[in-house]
Amino acid sequence: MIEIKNLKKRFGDEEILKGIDFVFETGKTNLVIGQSGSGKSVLLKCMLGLFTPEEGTIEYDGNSYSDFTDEEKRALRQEIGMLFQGGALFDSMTVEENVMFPLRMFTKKRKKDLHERVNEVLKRVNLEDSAKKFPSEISGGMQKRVAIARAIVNKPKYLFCDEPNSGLDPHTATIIDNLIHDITVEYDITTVIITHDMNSLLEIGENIAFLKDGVLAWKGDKTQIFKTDDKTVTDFVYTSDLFKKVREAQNQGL
Ligand SMILES: Nc1ncnc2c1ncn2[C@@H]1O[C@H](COP(=O)(O)OP(=O)(O)OP(=O)(O)O)[C@@H](O)[C@H]1O
Repeated sequence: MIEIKNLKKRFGDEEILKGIDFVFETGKTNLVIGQSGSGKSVLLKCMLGLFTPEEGTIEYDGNSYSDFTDEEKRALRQEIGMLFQGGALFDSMTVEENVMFPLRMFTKKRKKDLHERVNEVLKRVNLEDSAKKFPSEISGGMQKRVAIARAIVNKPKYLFCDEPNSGLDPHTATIIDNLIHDITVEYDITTVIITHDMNSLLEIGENIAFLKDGVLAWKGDKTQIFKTDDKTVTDFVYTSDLFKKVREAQNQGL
């Protein structure tokens, strides 16, 4: 669980995060949504320790980040798996080498154990047959699955995903969403997903934080988001055709 209390972050005179309280739950896909510029990335960077908030706390399973020693911060960093926008794979490395990279960096495992762990995660994302291929030789969806395998290879307690579906067709995006969800449940990870994708909200919106102008404007889950009459939320989500159709169907009792 990651708990954020009264988090404030400013740049110069501009207050970007204006006192956010939220609990990212373990074993769930926690989504952060909101318009461009609402502060989603700044929030994620505060959680990663890349930005220092002026006020408030970020607690990782009850321990406040600001109280951590440098060594504890490094240890925490190893417990966080990152899934970057676009995948961020190394083009010159094979699938297997990409997935092995964080293991080599953070652990002192023997070669045999490294290969065993890499094979295990590649199997989990159904890519065991593509281990020797290069990223350019596989599809966008497969590249995302490699990035997921790399993000979980060190058995993280926390998984941060920045726009995991960007650049994918809706069908592949759904597969990726469900894979992230299933892995979150199986390994009991606290997963935080920044997304613009309304489809993801419908699929895996188990715990949603909606940011507006640096404020937590609404929180709830995918069922509640359809029922709310909160205008800030409806103005945002009903710009999506998909949401309009689902609400129309609900109104017609379908
Ligand atoms: N390093 C920085 N220095 C100054 N201002 C920043 C910095 N990083 C972000 N900002 C500002 O903070 C605000 C929120 O930005 P942020 O990137 O968090 O938005 P976002 O919700 O992630 O948007 P998007 O969906 O477009 O990625 C913006 O006004 C941005 O200009």
